[in-house]
Amino acid sequence: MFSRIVRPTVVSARNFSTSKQKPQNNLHNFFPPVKNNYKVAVCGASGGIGQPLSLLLKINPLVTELSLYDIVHTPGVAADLSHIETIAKVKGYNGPENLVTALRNADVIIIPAGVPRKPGMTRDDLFNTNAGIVRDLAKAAAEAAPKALIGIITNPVNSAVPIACEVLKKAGKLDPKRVFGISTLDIVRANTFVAEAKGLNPKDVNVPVIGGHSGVTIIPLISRATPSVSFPADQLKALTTRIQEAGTEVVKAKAGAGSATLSMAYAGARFANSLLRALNGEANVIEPAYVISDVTEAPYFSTPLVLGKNGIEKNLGLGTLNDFEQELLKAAIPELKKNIEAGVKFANQ
Ligand SMILES: NC(=O)c1ccc[n+]([C@@H]2O[C@H](COP(=O)([O-])OP(=O)(O)OC[C@H]3O[C@@H](n4cnc5c(N)ncnc54)[C@H](O)[C@@H]3O)[C@@H](O)[C@H]2O)c1
Ligand SMILES: O=C(O)C[C@H](O)C(=O)O
Repeated sequence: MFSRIVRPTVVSARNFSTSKQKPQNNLHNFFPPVKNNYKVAVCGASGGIGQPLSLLLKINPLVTELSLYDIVHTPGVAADLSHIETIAKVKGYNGPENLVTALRNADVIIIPAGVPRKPGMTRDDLFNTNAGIVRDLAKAAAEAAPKALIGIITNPVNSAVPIACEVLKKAGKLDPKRVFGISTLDIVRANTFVAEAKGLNPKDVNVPVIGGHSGVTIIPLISRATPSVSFPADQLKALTTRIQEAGTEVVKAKAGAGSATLSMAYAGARFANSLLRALNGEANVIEPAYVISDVTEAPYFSTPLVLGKNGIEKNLGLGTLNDFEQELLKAAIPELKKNIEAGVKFANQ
């Protein structure tokens, strides 16, 4: 999966036949050599997203310590992953009494903890259960790893990120450059659907998606896709709606067994890898994410960000939107503001 992000090191059969070294069949050859190493913590590591995400992080060579936290099953998940022949040391931490230790000095914390949707539910219907989970994890992060880059997957993302930021603010530990709502799955989906529609290889397609992460707050900017693509108005509308409702498409198909897990694990691993590459000194790493923002009236908003060693180096802003995209933005703002207010209110009650 990382071949999209980092170029594989190609080892030819001829090299093997002339070399005294044994041919290597493991996955190490897919990654370039790395300079540095990082501790990554996953909160909710035993879940539908948490397990495949942790697997993808275990095979990321930038990760030297993988800390798996959940309220259940982490000893088993950690034992299982620890047998994989990569450098990352895996440790499992079960239950709230071990949370602070799990997060201690983490460079990156990824949070997929919390309940997923069932058919007929909106992401907002998860608020009552997941808001408290995010609040408690953010409190622990403030204590154990105040310099960590924190990526939040838990829904409703539009409210969960404000909750985490308010909790960090109350603890005197908020750095707005270090807290991210992971909206990468919307970009991954937009790339895939546009590629399918135009007969392109998805690895060559990049569609910016801005706004938030639910329904009308998801704003695909197909006019700014690379390579440049165009669609008749009815197709553009249908494609936009499909990207906005893609989560619901998966929830319906899973018929009560949860929401997107594998594609989200991919998206979470892609986002974590971008944070790690930036931490490692790579220049010009750009990922959109839902962050504290002043580019619109909504105080949190997702736009493409240049990432650096301290998190957000530069917010690239909205850029030029066409009339259709301006209308999408207009529809998104009131909903986003409502979601953000709910999060802020919860964290301060
Ligand atoms: N941002 C996105 O694009 C995106 C995509 C897919 C799913 N999600 C969201 O991710 C969340 C997780 O989805 P899932 O399918 O992995 O659910 P899941 O039920 O399979 O896993 C959730 C895990 O969280 C754990 N958990 C519960 N309370 C916890 C706590 N207090 N501390 C730590 N761990 C705790 C559970 O034990 C479980 O292992 C949901 O809220 C879902 O809506 C977001
Ligand atoms: O749709 C969901 O509930 C999960 C996630 O937000 C998604 O977009 O797949």
